[in-house]
Amino acid sequence: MPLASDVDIHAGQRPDEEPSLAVRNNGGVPPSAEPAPPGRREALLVLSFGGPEGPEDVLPFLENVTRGRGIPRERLAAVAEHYHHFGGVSPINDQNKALIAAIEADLAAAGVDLPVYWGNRNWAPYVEDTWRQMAEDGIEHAYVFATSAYASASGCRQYHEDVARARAAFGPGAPTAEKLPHYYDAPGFLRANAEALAAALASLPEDVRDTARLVATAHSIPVAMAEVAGPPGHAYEAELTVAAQKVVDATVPGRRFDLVWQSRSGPPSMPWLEPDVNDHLRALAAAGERAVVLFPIGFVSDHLEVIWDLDHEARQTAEELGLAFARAGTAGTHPAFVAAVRELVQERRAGGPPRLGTACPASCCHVARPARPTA
Ligand SMILES: CC1=C(CCC(=O)O)c2cc3nc(cc4[nH]c(cc5[nH]c(cc1n2)c(C)c5CCC(=O)O)c(CCC(=O)O)c4C)C(CCC(=O)O)=C3C
Ligand SMILES: [Fe+2]
Repeated sequence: MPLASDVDIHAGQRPDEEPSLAVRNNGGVPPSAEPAPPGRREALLVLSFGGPEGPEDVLPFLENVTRGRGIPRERLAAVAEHYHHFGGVSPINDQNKALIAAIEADLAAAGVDLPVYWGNRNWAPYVEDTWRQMAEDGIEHAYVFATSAYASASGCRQYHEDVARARAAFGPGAPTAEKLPHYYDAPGFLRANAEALAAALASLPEDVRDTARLVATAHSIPVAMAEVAGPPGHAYEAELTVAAQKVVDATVPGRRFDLVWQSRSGPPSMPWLEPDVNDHLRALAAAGERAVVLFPIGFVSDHLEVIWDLDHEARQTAEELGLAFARAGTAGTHPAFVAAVRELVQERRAGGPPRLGTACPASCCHVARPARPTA
């Protein structure tokens, strides 16, 4: 089966050329502003990153993720160790299964007849296989819920490319699809995060609860990737700022927060978004702060980058600095978040102008890739 990065829908393009809008949007089918045609057989596809299921999966998984991306070998070896620390098993697959079970229960309770499928970019079940399964089951159209709420090449554009690749792999007659819009501002997503932040604050010793510094985190990305995120550029940072602000407003109105970055990769020579969360903790301690609450607003589940980079590394940094530390949970399977997924589908089914993430201009989230080595 073709691996994620074996097929490049932009192959043969000059770097200054934009892919066509049709290819950018949902694998060649521009999203419609009309209501869903009655009688069309539809499904919901949960499209995610994927993760290894055992020690022998770790290296092939990392190769799928990083092929052609210029990630230094030392970084790959370090990340492999993070996975091996958990027996080579990423928590992300079980988290996606739990999310799907919760979505199925919510749809059933709401009387919405919509089968739910699961596919990944970097590990089984690969999205290409899911497409074949959907076609065999007679599905004509899929709403694609990506497990990323934000703009960026990694969190939005690559999911469009996954859809395009899967449709192309199946060939003529493949189910059509539309990716659901960015959902960083969906009330159910915000409420799940606000409740998690409140619980984390409540877990701190009483004497530091009111003064603890609130620190929102998200995956760092290359500065060049951030510059072209969303049609105006810098939409990743902008959407994260909106989401973090709304979560704080709903929990402890008026309290200040900082947005910082975690899980930096890439060669040291390439600029990525800063400051790193660990450096930020050092700066806070140096300024006399006594407690921090981290809330990973950039992620939708407590996957490896959350439990390693925050619960292990950042917690250790805080301990060394004498900072009281709490980490808020992610949206996970919070009922409000699960209901938000259904509402995103219902909004698209009703028709109306597609929002960002469903329809993206060609210039959106473009990322220059290093040239493929030629044999
Ligand atoms: C913005 C963003 C999100 C959030 C949006 C979204 O969810 O999509 C995200 C999520 C995730 N990232 C994940 C894992 C990895 N990301 C890597 C590498 C990279 N991430 C990047 C960005 C992001 N990543 C980037 C710019 C790179 C450099 C390579 C490239 O330009 O593409 C690498 C390679 C090693 C390394 O370099 O760290 C791994 C293993 C997992 C699974 C965790 C698990 O297994 O539980 C998840 C959910
Ligand atoms: Fe990543």
